[in-house]
Amino acid sequence: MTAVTSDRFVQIRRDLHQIPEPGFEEFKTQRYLLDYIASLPQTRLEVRTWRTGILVNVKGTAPQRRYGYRADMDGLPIAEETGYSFPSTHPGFMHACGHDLHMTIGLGILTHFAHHPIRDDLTFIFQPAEEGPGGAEPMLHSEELQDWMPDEIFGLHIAPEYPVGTIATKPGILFANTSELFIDLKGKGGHAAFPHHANDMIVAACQLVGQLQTVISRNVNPLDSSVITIGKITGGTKQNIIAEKARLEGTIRTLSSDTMTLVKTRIEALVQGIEAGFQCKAEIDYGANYRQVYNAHEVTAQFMDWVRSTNNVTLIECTEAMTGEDFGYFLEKVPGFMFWLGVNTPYGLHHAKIEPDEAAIEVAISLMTQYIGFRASE
Ligand SMILES: CC(=O)N[C@@H](CCC[C@H](N)C(=O)O)C(=O)O
Repeated sequence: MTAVTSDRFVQIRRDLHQIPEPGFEEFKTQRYLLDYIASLPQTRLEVRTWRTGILVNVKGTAPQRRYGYRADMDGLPIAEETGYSFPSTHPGFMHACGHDLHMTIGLGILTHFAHHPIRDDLTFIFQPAEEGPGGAEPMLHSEELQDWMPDEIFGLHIAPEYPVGTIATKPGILFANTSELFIDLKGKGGHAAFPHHANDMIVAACQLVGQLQTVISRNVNPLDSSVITIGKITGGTKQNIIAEKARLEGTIRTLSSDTMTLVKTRIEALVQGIEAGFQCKAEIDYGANYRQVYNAHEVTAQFMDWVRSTNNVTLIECTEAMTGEDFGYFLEKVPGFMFWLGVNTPYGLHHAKIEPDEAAIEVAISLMTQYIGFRASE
């Protein structure tokens, strides 16, 4: 890629960074991507939209197979604290999980194949709502995708901890099963000075948060990694009013569906205990569930061998992580893989100060155009 081309994709990433939108509300993002795609040579392209997502078919010259590339589109409800000269223009929202880079890389690979026809067909999938409530599963079943369903599919996720020029992956499980977790507690409000006339849901919520941590430490086999994180607590109205209601919002991560069932059973038992102990009502909602990201053994091993042999990037065979990704739904239906792309930044995913190194964009575009080109001419 020339410096001019590279500058162009850095600019695209910056443009996308400025317009982060929540899941299924990626209207400006979709418009931006559609306008860019319309600027490419159209001879071999067909474009469809699905809700706020986009599908692009790149027609091969003599197709034998179809390869898929997927990028996610949504931002997160985080108030940006980077030092960027191109910060989010949507207050309280930020691309803090790298989806601005993911989309840019997808456009970069698409640009290459719009200009350089190859034998096989390609499907580019720009997917909304990865952070929730989950766009992959409904998109996978959408009418729009059926006749462009790939035989193999690829995707990546930025990794703050790895240097630029490094990727990491493994055959088999890469990311965990996830389930969102919402617990609503309803007791009896009252005057702060008369707690004996009320059922205080702030105290109940605090007890429950502590008890939930015992599910992982006391019920799950210590050798079987799992996580419960409560990321948000709301409740009460004023410092001298006992809270009638409280709400916990969190996520569960496990490496097997059996452990997910165990964790949910234990959460339900603890919540029943809180109901009895605090004479309150509780409701649990599991929100969106994502399948584990499971990299197909043969395809992934072949990709890893290919990366090692090209010597352009450093490949690390990593362990699984407790992150979630609804790309797992694609990989459940279509063999393929996801890999981590090193972007070398001290702040982690979902952090308000994350500043991925933009040099990784060119690394990924170059790697995946070469790999798809190689696969489509085998
Ligand atoms: C890569 C990444 O950070 N993905 C998210 C996926 C969220 C799934 C769902 N909304 C949940 O919170 O369980 C992650 O938090 O791992």
